[in-house]
Amino acid sequence: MKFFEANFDGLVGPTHNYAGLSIGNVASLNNAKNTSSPKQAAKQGLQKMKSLSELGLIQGVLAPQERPDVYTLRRLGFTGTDSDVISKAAKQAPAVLKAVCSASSMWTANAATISPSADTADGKIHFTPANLTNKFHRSLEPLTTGRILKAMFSDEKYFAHHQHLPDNDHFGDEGAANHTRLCSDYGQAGVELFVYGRYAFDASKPAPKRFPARHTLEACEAVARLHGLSEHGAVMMQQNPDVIDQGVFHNDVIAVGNQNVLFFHEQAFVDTQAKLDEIRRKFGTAADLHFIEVKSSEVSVAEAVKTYLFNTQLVTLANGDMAIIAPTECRDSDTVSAYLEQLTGRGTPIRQVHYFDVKQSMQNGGGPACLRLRVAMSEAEHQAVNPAVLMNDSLFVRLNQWVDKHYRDQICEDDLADPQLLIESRQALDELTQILKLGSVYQFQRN
Ligand SMILES: NCCC[C@H](NC(=O)CCC(=O)O)C(=O)O
Repeated sequence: MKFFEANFDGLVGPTHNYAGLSIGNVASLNNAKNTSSPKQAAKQGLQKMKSLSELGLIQGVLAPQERPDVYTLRRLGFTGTDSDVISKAAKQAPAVLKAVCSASSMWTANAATISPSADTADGKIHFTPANLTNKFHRSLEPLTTGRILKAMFSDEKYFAHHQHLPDNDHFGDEGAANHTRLCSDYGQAGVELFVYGRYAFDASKPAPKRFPARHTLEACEAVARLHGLSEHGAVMMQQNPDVIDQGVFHNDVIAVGNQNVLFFHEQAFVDTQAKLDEIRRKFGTAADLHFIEVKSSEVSVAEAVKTYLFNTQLVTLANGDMAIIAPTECRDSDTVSAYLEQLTGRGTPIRQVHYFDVKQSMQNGGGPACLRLRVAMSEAEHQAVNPAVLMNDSLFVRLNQWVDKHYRDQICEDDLADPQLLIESRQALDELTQILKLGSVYQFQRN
């Protein structure tokens, strides 16, 4: 049977804005208060999806969330009509209003962790939405994420859905941004790398000092248990606390893997050599394993954070070659573009580089890899996916028209207090659930 990897990209929501919400994420803080363009952001994302499907990859769309989140504002004591709730929050707690307006669900690498059927004990694809506890604005995502994933992957014969982990920093879980799967072929059992930033129950272990470690070892272990992975099918790796302190808030800012290739910076992990040995041992000899380690002398951590060299997608094309899907920021850096140029000629499976403009997302710290959620699947599993979420020419045209109809050209901080933004957002999402045939996944559709 044929197996492949599908990518599900987050469709940027109508409230996309720069609010400086993510301490530890350099771009988010640097662009706080800048004016955003939701329309341009959504179109940049759609263009990337369309281009990847034209490269022969299976590409899907993951719907955004309802923002502003008035239900959370009500939980926090704001009362009256929806419009009253937003106006009161704007006056009394503007920072909270900004947080409940974030379109952060666009970064679907943080939506969930997914283990393909070849790795799990029951032979199903397992999904666990990430609780994203470390950032208030992101902690509002997992319930709706779970509903959307169930509406896309509904067939219980193939798909198993778990509840997100307990909502507490001890089990801080940032999903697939800290998870990579290596395998010789997508249909073969692989080795899943779970990367954590700290130990929740052992303060004597290394941890960053300046910026938060969002993801814990205990969360990684829980997800591996829930998904029924075997001992030899998983490797737990600690992220180097020093690089977290330099702005590497997720592992996908400093490492990316696909099939038999792990592309990473020499400073990415703690105990690198021992961990690479463990991966090699668990991977076995079914295929050559390529560890492509980038030295600090080749590309510094600061340059990697600035250009998102590692927040690239590493995808396998129909002819077996791998391509790097990079943001244009990599092309604009002499060091990084020269590195990538020589990399494609080095005899590793990586043979091509494709650059994409996803600047609207990059300015909030989200590159091409942040925007996608990977699901390795068989042809039969693919047939069981809700077909309305799969990208093709007509969905591309339809979604661009939908964006043109509903999205604003610009949003600045003051616009978030406008109650009309909620009305526009709900109209857009109501229509989107019909286009993507998701049913009533949003709270406003369920009241
Ligand atoms: N994987 C990339 C995630 C980027 C995301 N940025 C944000 O939420 C920024 C939002 C803002 O500042 O408006 C984060 O840090 O979790």
